[in-house]
Amino acid sequence: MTAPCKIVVAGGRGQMGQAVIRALNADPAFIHIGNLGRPGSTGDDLISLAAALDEADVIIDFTTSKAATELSEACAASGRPALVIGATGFEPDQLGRISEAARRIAIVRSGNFSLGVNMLVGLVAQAARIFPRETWDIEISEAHHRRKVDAPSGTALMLGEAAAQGRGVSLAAVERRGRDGSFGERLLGEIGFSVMRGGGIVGEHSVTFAAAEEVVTLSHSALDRGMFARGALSAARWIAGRTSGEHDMQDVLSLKRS
Ligand SMILES: NC(=O)C1=CN([C@@H]2O[C@H](COP(=O)(O)OP(=O)(O)OC[C@H]3O[C@@H](n4cnc5c(N)ncnc54)[C@H](OP(=O)(O)O)[C@@H]3O)[C@@H](O)[C@H]2O)C=CC1
Ligand SMILES: O=C(O)C1=N[C@H](C(=O)O)C[C@H](O)C1
Repeated sequence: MTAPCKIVVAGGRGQMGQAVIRALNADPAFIHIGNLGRPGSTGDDLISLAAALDEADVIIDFTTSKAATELSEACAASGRPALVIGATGFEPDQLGRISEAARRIAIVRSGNFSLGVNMLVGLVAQAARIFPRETWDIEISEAHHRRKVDAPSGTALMLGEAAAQGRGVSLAAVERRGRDGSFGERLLGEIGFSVMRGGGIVGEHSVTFAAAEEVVTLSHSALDRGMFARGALSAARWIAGRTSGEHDMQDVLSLKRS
């Protein structure tokens, strides 16, 4: 029998951190050895950063883009452990710092750990490849709970990347985030994002392909954070023991097309 995987949860007191702790306590393949909190926070659940770097097999992060980026650099500086990043809202320079860290440690980062969304990514790329850009517009919408701080969501951006990839363009070149006032006609080929926040919505995403005479919508609804948590644990099991490299859930789930 293999030894249980030792997990530290960064952001363990948050909504997702709590879901991860419930999921790993229910699975004998894992042991929860403590949480990392904000600098200065105290409590019996917390472990020091030095102890986490030394003792964990994998740190699972559901904090913020800033904290996750800094954690990746701390792990890289110590040469261990592997890191699973679920936080979202990264700026391009933060993503560059995480890629740099992944030269020294193994990282899985995904804006969404659900099987459904990661399967949807492939369908969106396929649809974007098939529907001609000249006649089909692509719009992505997302809705989340009132406490979410970043927009568009990490998932919406994953879906946007998939649509752009299907069309053979860079998302940065065609994205349109938010519309307000007299913004003019829709540009040919743009990929639009719209965002709603309210109540306790766990996560709703849809990608609409709209032509003059027909509309196709691909959508996903998250009903419970438990499935994100179990997805993060499967990423932890997959990455444990690997020494370097940057990966996503498509790698973990073997969904990448060659
Ligand atoms: N990839 C995925 O599948 C999913 C990703 N997410 C993402 O996960 C992140 C967290 O979401 P959620 O759990 O709802 O948010 P919460 O606000 O509930 O939790 C965030 C936690 O991070 C802690 N935190 C903040 N700053 C630091 C820091 N510098 N060091 C250590 N801990 C810190 C907070 O501490 P304190 O308690 O002191 O405030 C809090 O416990 C978001 O970016 C969200 O988008 C969410 C769901 C699924
Ligand atoms: O903040 C959340 O709650 C969620 N965040 C992720 C995102 O930004 O896409 C995943 C999920 O939609 C829930």
